[in-house]
Amino acid sequence: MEVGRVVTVYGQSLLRFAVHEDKLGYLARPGAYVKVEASGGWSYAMVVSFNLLDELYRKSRIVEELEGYPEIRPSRNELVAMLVGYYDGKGFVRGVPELPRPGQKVYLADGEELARFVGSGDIAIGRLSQNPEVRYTLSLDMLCSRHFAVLAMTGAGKSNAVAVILGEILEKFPYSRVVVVDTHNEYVPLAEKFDRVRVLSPAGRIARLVEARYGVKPSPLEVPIWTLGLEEIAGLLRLDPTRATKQVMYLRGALQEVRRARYKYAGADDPIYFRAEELLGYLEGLQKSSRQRYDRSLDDLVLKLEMLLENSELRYVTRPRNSDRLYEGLGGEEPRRSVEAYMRVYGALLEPGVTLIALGGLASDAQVSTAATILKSLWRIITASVLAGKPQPTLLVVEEAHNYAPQGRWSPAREILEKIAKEGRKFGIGLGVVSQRPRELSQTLLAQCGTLIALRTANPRDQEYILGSMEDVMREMVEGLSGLVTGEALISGSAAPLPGIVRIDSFPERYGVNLGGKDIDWRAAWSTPQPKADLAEYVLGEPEEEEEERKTSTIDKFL
Ligand SMILES: Nc1ncnc2c1ncn2[C@@H]1O[C@H](COP(=O)(O)OP(=O)(O)OP(=O)(O)O)[C@@H](O)[C@H]1O
Repeated sequence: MEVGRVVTVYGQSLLRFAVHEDKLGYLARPGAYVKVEASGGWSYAMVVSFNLLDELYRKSRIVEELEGYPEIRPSRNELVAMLVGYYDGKGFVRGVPELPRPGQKVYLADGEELARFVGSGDIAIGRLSQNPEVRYTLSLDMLCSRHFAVLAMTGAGKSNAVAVILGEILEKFPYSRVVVVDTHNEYVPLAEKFDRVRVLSPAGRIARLVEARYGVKPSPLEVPIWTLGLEEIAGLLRLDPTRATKQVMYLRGALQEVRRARYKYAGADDPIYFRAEELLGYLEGLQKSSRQRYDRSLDDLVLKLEMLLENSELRYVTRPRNSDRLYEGLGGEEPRRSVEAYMRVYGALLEPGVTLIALGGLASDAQVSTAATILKSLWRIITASVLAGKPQPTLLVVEEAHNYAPQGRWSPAREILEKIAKEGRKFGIGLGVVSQRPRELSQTLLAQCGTLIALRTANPRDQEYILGSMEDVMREMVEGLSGLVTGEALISGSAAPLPGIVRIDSFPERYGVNLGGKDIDWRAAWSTPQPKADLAEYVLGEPEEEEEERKTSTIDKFL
């Protein structure tokens, strides 16, 4: 169907075209596709913005410009479309071999041809907003190997979009391997629907919260202190190792010592076994030695470490019973013994399926250090397996990624996330980052994400950051992000067959399971009496003996 005429071609791939008044309805929102004849085929463009001129213009001299197109009424409706690709009769290719010329006729692309272009990928994520009969799909290879970012303001549908991607992966790829850092336990309900979803949480209060809310019993997560590097332990102690403070130096020395007690060539970061008390013991010894007496930095460090050891919530780090038993059971010489235990503890996370590291309810320092340790360990294991000729392609998804890889601020997880983003492709490590604050997220990380799934984003600074750090995204597209409805996304980049405005499927409708993290229904909650809950067991940790009894399933299940 003919809808208008090209008026201007500008920028690298934008065309402005005037639209017949009666055809405007077909193109009324961004995301519609139009086409222009090109030699031997068609060039396709996606509508990205509008300029509908009113009566005042009708009366002005601009009308004269229109005289060349008698079929168009003087109330001029101009649309801007971005050229996205070319169809030569055989296949669709990105890019435009030949620019359209002003005066050329513009046609509406129909659903059938669009379905051919956007429907043959692996991951069916939703439908074109403008052509709801057309399924929109993404390429799994490109999604994982070039990484992706899901960005939007809160409540716009990020978790839903990620859950739909995970659901598709689980349904279609029986040996898929995905590890999700689930900051708010939002994805736990996936375990109700799919057998191959495992939920891991620190035992005790955090695991009980997951179980109480979702009825899913998590397996105990352990991140033994000896597998943490200097930065992760510093993160737990709230020290910033980028500043060479005395405390960081003491900590580094202590880590080296306790590791070298078992393996004399160990560095401060090597995964060589020690117990948390040994670290404290070494520092207390230093405190007592005559030279370091009355050193406030050291006293303060010892106090921080004592508090860390007393924190019952962090027993999964400081007293990891199952992994300690594993280590003890192994026997043999160091460093092999430690490395073997290390590979088993973290290798267990690489079982096929989706592994959710549910960290909701933990303090954010603990979340970040835990995620950093897990990501570094997975990096070590996966890169080693590639070098040994046995790749284990794995997708890592990080929710609230700005907490882990913030822009302009140190975090123990930032360096590893940037490393994965930059080098993961070679080793078969894909990264998906999810954030509601693009402007607070490491720009290095964002710049490495080849595919953008951007839902409603109203903040102009967030839009600027998205624009500045993503290839393949134009200002006109990003400015339109504030007008998207919940669940609607601009999808662009390497995994996208064409840039598109897509209505993402609703996960609850598709799978019959609600996700976590839903808004509280204030009206309902304040309109009826609420049942009283016994919250005592979710407020405090518990004495160690009780925890011992409570333990049913163990990490052994994963080893
Ligand atoms: N594609 C969709 N279709 C229908 N409803 C949706 C869609 N996506 C999200 N919603 C609804 O919008 C609400 C918010 O979605 P979601 O939790 O995914 O947003 P979010 O961006 O992850 O929010 P937050 O930043 O708070 O985690 C939910 O109630 C969800 O059911």
